[in-house]
Amino acid sequence: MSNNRVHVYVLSGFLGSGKTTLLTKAIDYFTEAGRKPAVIMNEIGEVNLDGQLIANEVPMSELLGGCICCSSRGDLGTALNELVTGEQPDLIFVESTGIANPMEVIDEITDASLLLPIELSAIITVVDAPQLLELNRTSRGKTFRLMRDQIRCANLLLLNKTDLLQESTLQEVHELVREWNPYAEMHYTVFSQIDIKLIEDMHTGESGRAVEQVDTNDEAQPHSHEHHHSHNHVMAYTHFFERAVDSNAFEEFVSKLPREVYRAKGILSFSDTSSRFLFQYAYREMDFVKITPKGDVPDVAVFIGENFAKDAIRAELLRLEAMPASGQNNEQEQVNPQQ
Ligand SMILES: Nc1nc2c(ncn2[C@@H]2O[C@H](COP(=O)(O)OP(=O)(O)OP(=O)(O)O)[C@@H](O)[C@H]2O)c(=O)[nH]1
Repeated sequence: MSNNRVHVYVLSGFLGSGKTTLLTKAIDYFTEAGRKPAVIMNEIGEVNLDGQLIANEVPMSELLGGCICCSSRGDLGTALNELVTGEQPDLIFVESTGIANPMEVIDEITDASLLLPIELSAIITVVDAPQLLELNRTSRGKTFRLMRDQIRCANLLLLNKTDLLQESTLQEVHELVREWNPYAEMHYTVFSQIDIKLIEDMHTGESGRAVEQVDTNDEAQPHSHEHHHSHNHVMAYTHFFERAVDSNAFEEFVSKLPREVYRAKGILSFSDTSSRFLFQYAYREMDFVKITPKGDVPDVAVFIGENFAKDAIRAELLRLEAMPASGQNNEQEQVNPQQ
């Protein structure tokens, strides 16, 4: 199933860091390779100027006049839905505004992935290296903290505009970024120039795939462009259920999720209820609400967290699926977690 899913890549990074510069290169690469990319552009202003740089034949959706993370929830999901159903792209780039909090964007995309054949494949943050350096040395204010959050979320980092930096200052930027994010693959770039194959290879949320975890702390040095690790910092694991699981066993599983998993959601059928449920889990609280999804929606759950063992989550869910059904229909159709 996952092979048919549209890969979604988030482009994050502060205003003017080089996101659109990267996007145009990525679009050229995928188009030349015979793939069909699509773009969702989010602009704070009412006009999409960056969109002018994208070729006409590339399907594009514009979310203007506000930031994805603070505008009404659901806009990004609607845009994804329209692109996926109307254009059938192979991959979608979501370029968030420079002031977006990536966690909110990640949350919306994973919400949408419950209902659409998409998967969040990578969070790519383009860092304006000279600006970060200056903010670190002067005012460590709001912009500095936002840049830190954008860096923390990434699984691919471009330290861009290094042509404007003294050689001797690279190490200072490197150490700062590594302190916030020891896991992501990191590259020094000028005009966001990287091998786009790196992006193509990043399918962090791939369903059912157990991914090796590597701490790149010791290995990444300035000017080392060649190390290719797996990128398991902020990540999502999507599980498609082949069989309904027992509701009590599932609740118990959720209550024992590792601390590193801080968000989960899903649409589930249980072997002991006839209704389907929307399941939510955040800050160690879980909630189940009866739903009747529109259209043909599979039983699916997404787990989001930092550097957690996807293979352990997968193994446990497969174990629940293999358990014999209790055979007892829960008359009240209630799933009451933590009671
Ligand atoms: N000197 C230098 N300029 C760069 C580099 N990368 C991008 N730029 C320039 O920086 C400006 C902003 O680049 P964009 O790619 O539009 O940045 P962005 O992140 O998309 O900007 P917003 O959409 O405003 O958030 C452009 O004028 C680029 O040509 C770089 O490595 N070095």
